[in-house]
Amino acid sequence: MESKDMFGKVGSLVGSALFMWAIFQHYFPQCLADFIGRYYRKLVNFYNPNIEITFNEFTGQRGTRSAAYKDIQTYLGYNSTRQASRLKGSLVKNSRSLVLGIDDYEEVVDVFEGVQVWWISGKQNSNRNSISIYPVRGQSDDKRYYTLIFHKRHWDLISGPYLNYVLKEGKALKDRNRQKKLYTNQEGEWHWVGFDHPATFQTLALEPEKKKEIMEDLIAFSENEEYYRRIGRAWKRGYLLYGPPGTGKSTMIAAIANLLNYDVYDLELTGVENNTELKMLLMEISSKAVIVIEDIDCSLDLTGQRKKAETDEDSDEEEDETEGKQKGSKTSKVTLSGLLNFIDGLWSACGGEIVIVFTTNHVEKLDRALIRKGRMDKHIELSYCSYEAFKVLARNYLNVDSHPRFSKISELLGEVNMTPADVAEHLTTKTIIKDAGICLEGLISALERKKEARLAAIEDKREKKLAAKGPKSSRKKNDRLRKHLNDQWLDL
Ligand SMILES: Nc1ncnc2c1ncn2[C@@H]1O[C@H](COP(=O)(O)OP(=O)(O)OP(=O)(O)O)[C@@H](O)[C@H]1O
Ligand SMILES: [Mg+2]
Repeated sequence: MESKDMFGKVGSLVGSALFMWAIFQHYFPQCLADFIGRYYRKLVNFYNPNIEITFNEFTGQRGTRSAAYKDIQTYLGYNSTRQASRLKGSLVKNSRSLVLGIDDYEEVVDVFEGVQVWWISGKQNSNRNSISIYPVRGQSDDKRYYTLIFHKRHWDLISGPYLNYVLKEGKALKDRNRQKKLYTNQEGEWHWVGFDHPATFQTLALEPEKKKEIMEDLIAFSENEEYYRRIGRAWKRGYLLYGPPGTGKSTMIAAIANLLNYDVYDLELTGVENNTELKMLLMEISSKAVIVIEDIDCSLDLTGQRKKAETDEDSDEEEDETEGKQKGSKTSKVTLSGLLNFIDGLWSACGGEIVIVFTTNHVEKLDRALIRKGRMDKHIELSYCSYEAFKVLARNYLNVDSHPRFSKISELLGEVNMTPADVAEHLTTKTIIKDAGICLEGLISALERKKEARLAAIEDKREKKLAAKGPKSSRKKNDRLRKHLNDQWLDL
């Protein structure tokens, strides 16, 4: 540690001198402070082996808030609050919790690759007309800044890798703490509410290998901007989730947003007036977003229109839109070609980090063009509850990993189809006493009833089939017998 050597001492002294200077500046009238300050600084710089870099809160003539300042503030807030004796807490916009930061005129030390640096938070009052002996806290003219101090010999390390690290960490910490948003479209505009869905991949009932594969795919996607750039592809990923109702498609979307910390844009196609409005909505989507089109087969009639678009090349957009209106929803004129353009345009119009998800109960109804690879990179089937998926639900709802009734449930789940939504319903404790055994018995009874109903339905179907085939098949049998007897008679 360098704090023990000479440089550390000099650095500390200079740091303290600057700190005292910041306090002095704070309490004295500006003109006097400026005058004394000029000579004081000259003196300090003469003996100073250090370099100082100042990051102001506001930059430019219009005083826009500096992104670097915000990232440094977040970084120091998370990493140095234990060192600082005076902290301030604030509710930052779009943040999920209270954010702690170091207070004005605090000094903290940071170490990067064994090199020690100092950060000092300062404040300058820019209102030169007012002369005040006492500090006026919270005054809007206050200009805050952070000063980074380090020894000259570490210039390359600190001005490059260290500062990049601080800014990157600060941004990442901010993202992690960011309040996610759920956007919905209404009359051509996005409206949002805070998105706080508790679903995660841990709580999602799915076979472990499938879950792992999807999570790895998503993480690889989010971490590989450079790869996408190198191969010349837009930084996006398309997912098609299909399966019966209640198998976890919407739940998985929430888990994806929570895993990647993305906002969710729930696009209601029937609420979009035409293809132009769809394009406008697209332009407003930021990066780090999951765009969701739920029940895409129901949203619009997207099955028959492509043929028309392909054969009738001369037809203009207006014609397409009319067709969309006739075949699709009553209010929307969005067409399949409009939607395809939306998806393809998405990759060029948005900054990147976009996941688009379609869900459907009827994958067979969808136009192949809509879900071809390149548009929908991954097709994921979510199906009836398997035993592995049940175990996740049992852990979520009953907090049990094993139970004597599990083997019976495993056997029954192999015989009957029950959605995770139905299984979850039976595991929801209705009484205050959370008795896993009672819930599992309830589930077993439900599965057995389902099994009996299924067997009865199969039997019923078979009988109906036989009854329908009956006279015909006996006629065939009689014909065969007659032919057989005839053959025997001929042989005789
Ligand atoms: N795989 C699952 N893992 C955990 N919970 C699930 C799962 N599937 C369903 N559930 C539970 O059932 C409820 C309904 O599930 P969800 O809305 O995700 O189904 P869906 O597949 O989107 O259905 P739909 O096709 O009707 O939209 C959820 O609130 C959740 O509690
Ligand atoms: Mg759903």
